[in-house]
Amino acid sequence: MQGPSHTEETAPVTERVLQTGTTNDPRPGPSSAATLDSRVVAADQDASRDAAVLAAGGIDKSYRRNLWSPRSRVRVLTGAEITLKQGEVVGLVGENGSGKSTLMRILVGDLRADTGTVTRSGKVGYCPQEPLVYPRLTCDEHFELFGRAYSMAPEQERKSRASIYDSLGFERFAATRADQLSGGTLAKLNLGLALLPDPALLLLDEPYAGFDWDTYLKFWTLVDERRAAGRTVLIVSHFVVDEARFDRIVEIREGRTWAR
Ligand SMILES: Nc1ncnc2c1ncn2[C@@H]1O[C@H](COP(=O)(O)OP(=O)(O)OP(=O)(O)O)[C@@H](O)[C@H]1O
Repeated sequence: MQGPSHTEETAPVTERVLQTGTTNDPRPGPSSAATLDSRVVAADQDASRDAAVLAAGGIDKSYRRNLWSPRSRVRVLTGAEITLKQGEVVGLVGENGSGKSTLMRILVGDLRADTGTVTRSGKVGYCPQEPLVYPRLTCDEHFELFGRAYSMAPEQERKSRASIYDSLGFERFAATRADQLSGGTLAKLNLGLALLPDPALLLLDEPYAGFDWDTYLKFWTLVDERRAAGRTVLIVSHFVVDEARFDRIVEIREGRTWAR
């Protein structure tokens, strides 16, 4: 299996027409063919003027309403923008269907926007809302595969994997195939794969659906550790109780992003 061409780790990448596949994430899914095949079209080596890990602006996205009337479209995002700085933990909130997953997929490069720009620097880890895994591979095999896609040295991958098993408490499932995992353990694997390369930016789309209380608390300890280490985390959340845990909150409403 071949991952997409790897985004330069330190040089910022600006995508004018957004393309997929900048995370080296080899997981399968509805968009996996695009993820594996596509490339970043335009890189702006001069973009690191501030400490933003990610900057997106003027993002418009509409979907076709149905197959029969291609001109009829639902406008989901109209001029959305977001900037994420080093060491921030930011919540992305909004009503069901407001466009949180759509924006996150655009930010990570998994979905093409109609217009707008996204500039990222450093490695990005992405945890999609629906766990995207290979049913017949074990947890260990997933980590090995993703480690290669992230160009990690085997020793570095094993160390990171051990730490993820330990933090989220699922080492006993290391040799279990993904199609035999419980929903909660699958969610841990999904999150663990995003964490594996210790990315500068972690984009998490409702990562703790299915976590038990203990794992939910471990998750927030892990996020706090990432903040302390200067890593950036963007989390789609529906829980009011989470609000105090974020440094700031961005809300999507009527297709636009609002500070809250
Ligand atoms: N592939 C698609 N084709 C057509 N419409 C889509 C597609 N994906 C999403 N939508 C529509 O776009 C809108 C935004 O969806 P999105 O999943 O981004 O919202 P969300 O805020 O993440 O929702 P939720 O809180 O329920 O997870 C919804 O009306 C949804 O039905």
